[in-house]
Amino acid sequence: MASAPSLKIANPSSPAASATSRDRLHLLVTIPSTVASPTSPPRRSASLAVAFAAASASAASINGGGVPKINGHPRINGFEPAAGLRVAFQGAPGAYSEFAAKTALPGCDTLPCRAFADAISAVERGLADRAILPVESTMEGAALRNYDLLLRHDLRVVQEISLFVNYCLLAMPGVSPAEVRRVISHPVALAHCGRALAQLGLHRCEPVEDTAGAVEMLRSNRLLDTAAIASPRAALLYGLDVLAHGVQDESWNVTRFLLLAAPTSLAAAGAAVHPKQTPLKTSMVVAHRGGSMVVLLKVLSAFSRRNINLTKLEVINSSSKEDMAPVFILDVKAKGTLRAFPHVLYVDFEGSTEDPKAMEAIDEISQTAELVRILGCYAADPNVYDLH
Ligand SMILES: O=C(O)C(=O)C[C@]1(C(=O)O)C=C[C@@H](O)C=C1
Repeated sequence: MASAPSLKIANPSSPAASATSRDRLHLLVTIPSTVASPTSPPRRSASLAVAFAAASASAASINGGGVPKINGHPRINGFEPAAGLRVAFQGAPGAYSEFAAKTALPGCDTLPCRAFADAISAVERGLADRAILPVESTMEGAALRNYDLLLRHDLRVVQEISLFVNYCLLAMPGVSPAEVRRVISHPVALAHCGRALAQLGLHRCEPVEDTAGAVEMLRSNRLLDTAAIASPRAALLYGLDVLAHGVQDESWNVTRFLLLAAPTSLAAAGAAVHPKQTPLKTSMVVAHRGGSMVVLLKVLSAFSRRNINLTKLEVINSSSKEDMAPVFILDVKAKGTLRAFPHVLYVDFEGSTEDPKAMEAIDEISQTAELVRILGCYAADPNVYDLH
């Protein structure tokens, strides 16, 4: 049974808040952590910008590319082997997104892309079956850049996966910590390790496109004065030395990824997409033009009166000031028109759009909001997977 959620307002001065020009009020659904894996680090709730459904979460191990196991047991949601499925991700081979894809879809083929938009376009053009996007992290909050992308395109969320992100400081073989003058990595990774790097005396940080791309750059240019922040798997893949493990500023650093598919491919897959016995989760976006708090209360009331649990609730408010960008949403029902909204709510709820109660709640919300779009309905996976 799911525990009753509590609402928290996260610190608006978090890195996530400064990463966007919009005002963000994080109303977060926090589910108290009742089960902690002996291997999982303690949660530091004060700095959490996104709460994960940790009540049933436990750190999971992916054992050397074989059948994924959770603390030694086969995983509960039983990922189907996905040989032949092509998953587009942003970054070079060895990026966290690629590991997330291979964990979610064992045996899949991965397609490296320069940008997240390219990964989405690969699915739209039929070059890939899925795109994987990091959408929120315990340290960063919601990755609005990726939510924005999601909303501008007509792809459906078909799966979620949360990965424990352990950042390592990597260097060319034989390079000692004292020889390192600068650090390169994905801007998110650099932001997640800022304090630790400063403590190591490493103040020169330069962003590159992804963590594995940084490692590739070290390797191909034989950079002897530079270190990269990336995963231990990337170190193995590119043959680099690990100078330090776990350099993230918060010990509990989890990124949630969503896998997206084209609606046409889902129609072809039919009922096989949702095995009947699996608990489902639905992601939706609610857009409106004013009365933010009223709409928020209506959304909460529509779900709570029907006893439907929310696992995510994020409120985005763009003011009318010129430098604050509105949220653009593709209205899939109105011939794919792109519409701009100053106020948006991201909502994830437990259940499916086929549940009568959920349908009623959505109908009720639709009467207040200007646009309600269902982003996808998929198997809920509360586990956190660890690459070790
Ligand atoms: O650069 C990578 O390895 C990625 O997969 C991207 C990404 C991100 O964009 O958030 C994913 C997870 C990590 O938190 C850091 C970076």
